[in-house]
Amino acid sequence: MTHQPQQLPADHPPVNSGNIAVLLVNLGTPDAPDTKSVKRYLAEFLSDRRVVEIPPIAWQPILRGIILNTRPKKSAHAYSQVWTEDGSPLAAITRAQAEKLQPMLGAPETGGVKVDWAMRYGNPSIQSRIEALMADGCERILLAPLYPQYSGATTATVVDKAAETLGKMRWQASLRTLPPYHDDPAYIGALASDLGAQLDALDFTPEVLLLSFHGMPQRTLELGDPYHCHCRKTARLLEDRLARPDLRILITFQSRFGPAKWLEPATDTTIGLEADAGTKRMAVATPGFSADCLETLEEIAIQGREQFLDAGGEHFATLACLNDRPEGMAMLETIVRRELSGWI
Ligand SMILES: C=CC1=C(C)c2cc3[nH]c(cc4nc(cc5[nH]c(cc1n2)c(C)c5CCC(=O)O)C(CCC(=O)O)=C4C)c(C)c3C=C
Ligand SMILES: [Fe+2]
Ligand SMILES: [Fe+2]
Repeated sequence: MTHQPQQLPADHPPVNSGNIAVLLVNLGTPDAPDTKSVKRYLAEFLSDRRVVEIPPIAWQPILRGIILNTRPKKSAHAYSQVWTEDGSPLAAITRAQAEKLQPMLGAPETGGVKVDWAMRYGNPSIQSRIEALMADGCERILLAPLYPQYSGATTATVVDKAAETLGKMRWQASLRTLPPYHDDPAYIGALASDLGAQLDALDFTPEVLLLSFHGMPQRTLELGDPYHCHCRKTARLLEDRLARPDLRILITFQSRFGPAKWLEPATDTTIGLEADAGTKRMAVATPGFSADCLETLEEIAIQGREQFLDAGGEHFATLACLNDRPEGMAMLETIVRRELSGWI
């Protein structure tokens, strides 16, 4: 799919809506970094049939009998290492993105679009925010799953949840959904300039840059999920735009879960192989995550670093996600305005 730049000009007046809302949605996170909260969150997340595609009759006993009795304690420890005074980084950054996007789209009181945020699992839930927006008079909602690369386990399940909420209503709001933006020039451009600036600010020159995307079971690719292809296309376009011929750029997949075969090459395996082959200076970017979270701040920045340095590496840097920094916000404004232009 090609994208024509169609965004409204930067000096466009606040969109005259009154009744339009944008709901930013990301994956979700526990309410607190303790075993009980993580257990509640993982029970909801891992019971989603879009996420674990094993029939419930076979999966639920494994989930309830084994996983929810072991993983929450380990994961709670990992969360406690990245928790901030504003709570989970993923929720805090998604909230900041919504708060910064609001004035960019105009104040709702003066006819601008209302911006809100939700989490697919945990709080604030999609249902609670859709209900609140509608109670506030919003009749049209642009649902924006903040996943650049589409997958059934992320983008589709956000849309399912919103549809489930509307499914209980007699008088529904109208819904649009933000398409995946893995190859959008606004996204690739924002990443290239932001990552380029982060690379230039390092106190060492990396030999290799890993573009580490969240993994998925290999079977989802075979069943037709475009996620793997979207990640590869992002990586190819980003490599072109970064234009750093002296930097070796590799695509990898992180966060393997369970015994099934996942997309390869795995990030941790690649870190080990690179160190064994004598690479001393490595940087890792995570372009598939719109916000820093457990998977970037703990798995890469803590575990990945330790693995690389223990195996003989000398310099390791984790580059930040776009988060709520100016490049990321300008990108979000562009892709959201383009969708809103169908309504205004
Ligand atoms: C960015 C896209 C993501 C895809 C694709 C994805 C697939 C996927 N994830 C799991 C299992 C877990 N993921 C966990 C955390 C997590 N996953 C994503 C994003 C994607 N997941 C994010 C942003 C986060 C971080 C959440 C946070 O609170 O910071 C976890 C929980 C943590 C843990 O216990 O390790 C699990 C479990 C599967 C099975 C899957 C694909 C089918
Ligand atoms: Fe995940
Ligand atoms: Fe992880």
